[in-house]
Amino acid sequence: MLQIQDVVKTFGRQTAVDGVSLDLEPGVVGLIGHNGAGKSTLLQMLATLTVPTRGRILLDGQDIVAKPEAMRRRLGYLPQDFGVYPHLTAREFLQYFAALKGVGDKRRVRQLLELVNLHEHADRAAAGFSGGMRQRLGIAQALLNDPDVLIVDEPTAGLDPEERLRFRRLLGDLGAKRLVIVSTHIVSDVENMASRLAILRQGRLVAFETPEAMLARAAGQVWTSLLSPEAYEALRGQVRVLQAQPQGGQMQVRIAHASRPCADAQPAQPTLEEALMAQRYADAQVAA
Ligand SMILES: Nc1ncnc2c1ncn2[C@@H]1O[C@H](COP(=O)(O)OP(=O)(O)OP(=O)(O)O)[C@@H](O)[C@H]1O
Repeated sequence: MLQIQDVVKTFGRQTAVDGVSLDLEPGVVGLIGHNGAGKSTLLQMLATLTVPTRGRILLDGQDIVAKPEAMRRRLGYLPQDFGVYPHLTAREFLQYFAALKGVGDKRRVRQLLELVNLHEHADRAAAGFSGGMRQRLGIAQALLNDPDVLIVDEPTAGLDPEERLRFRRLLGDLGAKRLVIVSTHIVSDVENMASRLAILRQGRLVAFETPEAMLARAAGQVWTSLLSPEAYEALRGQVRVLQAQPQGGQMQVRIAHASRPCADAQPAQPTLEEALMAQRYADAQVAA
């Protein structure tokens, strides 16, 4: 469906995206990376808001750099800095964007308000909305044209845990029949909904795989142990400590290491977040 072929984006001497290639099919793709990894720049190129310095982006075989309208009419985009108009109600806001986007079907606004669970607040001004409500209004706006490609940039920033959960569920549902690309630096945001994870580091794609494959690769690299404070101090400089919790005068730790880090360490089932950290640690060891 969407092919990204050796895409590079530079700003002066800064390379924001460095030769990324990805072949994306419908479903939810999690684009994961630290701040500055190049996520927003890549998404903006997919959304035809900026052009690659090099490389090609094809949607069903059509070059969207040469023909941005091929993407634009099939795209829904929720940018990182999405803002609502505070004086408009949720309904007015969607009606306004429906008019701008040429969406004539009057029922669409009502359907979307229901889909994102804002129908009971439809006639309230957005100024009083919580962060989660604003984001759901943003998704409704992005869905007005029933897009095949939905791009959402860091959608859960600033949301409370319950709103986060609700928002994730909504995105997961939306991925059932379209390509949804969600960028985040929080792995748990996409853990249970993404069928593929694309990991960006300093503009480069370092992995593109299923969460299961990522977990399988980390098997045997995460360990747990209960250490005395002295043993903990001695060990912490030599291994990657993922978690340390004081417990009755001792330290309960989780550690990433390619082999058993100390005599009584037990292998642990890694979380996805830990799998990523273990991988980063292993890569750094190889590079050193
Ligand atoms: N318009 C620009 N001009 C110059 N440098 C830029 C521009 N846009 C992005 N960059 C740089 O490109 C790199 C990637 O930025 P980008 O915003 O794509 O990362 P990100 O992974 O989305 O991070 P964040 O989550 O903080 O937005 C950063 O070093 C950033 O400073």
